[in-house]
Amino acid sequence: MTQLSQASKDPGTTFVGVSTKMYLGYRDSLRWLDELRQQVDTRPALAAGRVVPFVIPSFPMLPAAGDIIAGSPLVLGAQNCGWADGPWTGELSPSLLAELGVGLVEIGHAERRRHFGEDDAMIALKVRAADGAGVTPLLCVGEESRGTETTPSTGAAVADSTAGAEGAARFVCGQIEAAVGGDWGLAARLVIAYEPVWAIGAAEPASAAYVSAVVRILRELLGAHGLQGLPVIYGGSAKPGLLPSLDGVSGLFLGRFAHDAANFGKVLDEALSLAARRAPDSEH
Ligand SMILES: O=C(CO)COP(=O)(O)O
Repeated sequence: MTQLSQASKDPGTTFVGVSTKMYLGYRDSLRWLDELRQQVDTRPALAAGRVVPFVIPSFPMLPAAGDIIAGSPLVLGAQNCGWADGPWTGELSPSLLAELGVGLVEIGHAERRRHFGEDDAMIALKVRAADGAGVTPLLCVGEESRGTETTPSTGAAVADSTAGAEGAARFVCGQIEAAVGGDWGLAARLVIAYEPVWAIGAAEPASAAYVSAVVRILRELLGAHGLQGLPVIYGGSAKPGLLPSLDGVSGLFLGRFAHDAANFGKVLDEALSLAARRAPDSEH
């Protein structure tokens, strides 16, 4: 079992991760990975395992990244995978990723759904293949556009920062159900990245009230399957300052704003102080 799947069994775990998508070249990735490792090494409290940091570089970086982060709490991730070994030119099998020490793999990121035609059927095959290879699926879900509820009398947009949260939560729950083909036992082994599509690549993340409301309703829906404690992290223009304002969310999935490794360190500090507040007795 990977470090990540052990940690993700504990509903109190906070995840702080970052994907570089395709922003960084090889040399810049190496430099940045060194900086990220320093951010982790200077925070020995991470050894307690209540905050799990992970890093998801481009595929060609994986072997070098594995060397750079070896012996640190950082978990290595991959941005995508295929669903089988064999005649699949250009794909990467989860079993190969597992050999490289990959502990989790993004599946169904909004950019893959939008630009590469990934549909629910493909995503379901990938989820099952990754799980079968012992690599935790980091299932990416999120609504395309923010729902605008209107008042019945005037038709005016409701000035409520949580408007549309229920529709988003129901949509996301449907994406999760499709990704596991209705197998909620499989769903129990996932980490969910809730990334509203409209908040990815933006100047600011979705509001804390909105994210907290979506995740709260999602947990209620998942509770019907005994999965209210499933790790659900938020992504979409996430940055320092956001995590402490969220309620019931299991961590952050950072993008551009962690290209400055110091920002990753700041979010780790926020996660560590939240964890310390939750479990003050065991913080030694
Ligand atoms: O998609 C994301 C992480 O996978 C979020 O990226 P940004 O933080 O750059 O919007």
